[in-house]
Amino acid sequence: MPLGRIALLLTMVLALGSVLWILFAVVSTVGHPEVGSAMPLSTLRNLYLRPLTANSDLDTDDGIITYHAAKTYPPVKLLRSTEQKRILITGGAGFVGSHLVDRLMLMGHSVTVLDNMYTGNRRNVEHWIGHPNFQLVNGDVVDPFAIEVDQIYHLACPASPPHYQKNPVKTIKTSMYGTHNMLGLAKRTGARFLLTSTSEVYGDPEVHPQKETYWGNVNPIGPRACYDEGKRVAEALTYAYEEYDGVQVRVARIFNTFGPRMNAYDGRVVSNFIVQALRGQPLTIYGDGQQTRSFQYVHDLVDGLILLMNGNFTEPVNLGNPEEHTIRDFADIIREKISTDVEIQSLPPTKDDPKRRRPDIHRADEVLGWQPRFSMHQGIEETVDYFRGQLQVI
Ligand SMILES: O=c1ccn([C@@H]2O[C@H](COP(=O)(O)OP(=O)(O)O[C@H]3OC[C@@H](O)[C@H](O)[C@H]3O)[C@@H](O)[C@H]2O)c(=O)[nH]1
Repeated sequence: MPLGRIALLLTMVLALGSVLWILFAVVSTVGHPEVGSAMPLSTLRNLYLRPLTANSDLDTDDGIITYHAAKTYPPVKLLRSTEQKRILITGGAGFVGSHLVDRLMLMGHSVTVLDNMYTGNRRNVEHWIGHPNFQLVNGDVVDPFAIEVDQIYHLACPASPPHYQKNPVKTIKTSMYGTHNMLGLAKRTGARFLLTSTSEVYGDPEVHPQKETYWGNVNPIGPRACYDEGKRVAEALTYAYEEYDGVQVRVARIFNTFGPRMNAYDGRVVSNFIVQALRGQPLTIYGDGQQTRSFQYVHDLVDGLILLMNGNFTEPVNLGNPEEHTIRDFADIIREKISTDVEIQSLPPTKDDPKRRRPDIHRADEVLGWQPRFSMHQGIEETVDYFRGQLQVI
């Protein structure tokens, strides 16, 4: 056989091997040793899959729960004072924020969460409350906030479409004034600032998959504008502070993310379908279900955020899993995972719903050495475990 053919055959076998690896490999560690974020997945699972009764007596018949004050905290790394960073996480009591809190706490840093609990929940960080390295502040990013910090992860903003559309003016103010306040804080303290932007800055994209160089297709007066345009302003503010005030900035554009601690009622498709299927209710599909999304598991996102914060790259970076599915297929995947044959309920489409979305992640790979490790399937299994354990209280 000619050499060219052999080389082609070998390339095909290798490509097939890597596709199969992505589909079937089971991930058991997360993080990256070079930034100190590597740890066993089981360490994190212990934090969110703990039975409700870990620090409490739960009387299910009477619906009464008793919490005990004395608690043992998860062990954290002991860092020298010169290594320990003072880190502010806005929105740290939310879904993504609380996983970032877990990781940075376990890494040994000193973490302050600023959250107004609009969509966040104290329960998400309950296991750290009282720990000497942890502080929870119930406050709103639109108000001035003074603290001495080395790094700011700015996540605060409702992220699910029904939540951010509920009070669009509040959403815009959160992105504009909140980001402005946090950049001001970064300027005064010399802290490095990371903005969590979104794939929604690409709107209903005409370019597929979406690269960071694409400017997007956003309806500036549609129902999603409060979030999309709010985040676009937040990005513009961030780069203005970099250019004119020398603030060190990082921008992550986050694509659809799921995992334990999603709010069961925030209306996003992953939590909706899982909770509906677990309860034996029909899965609600908006429109014909042919719209696509690419879902990343939350631990991969946290890995990417920490790498981005601690790296040198300042332009926006997409963080997402390129595994793309139609929403109709996704409904079948959930039914299969939960072994249920609940029906599909077709509901009217939502206005300006993006028809296709998939991240181009070459930049993240090149500048951070980051790629998602979790298959969507492994992530879904863990998220189903989580919601199963929560059914009693949600
Ligand atoms: O019950 C449902 C919920 C949602 N959907 C559909 O599923 C798709 C995904 O919807 P989601 O609400 O989960 O998420 P969206 O992609 O619309 O928005 C998300 O995008 C990226 C993030 O940055 C944002 O925070 C998040 O809002 C949409 O097409 C939506 O119409 C259903 O078909 N049924």
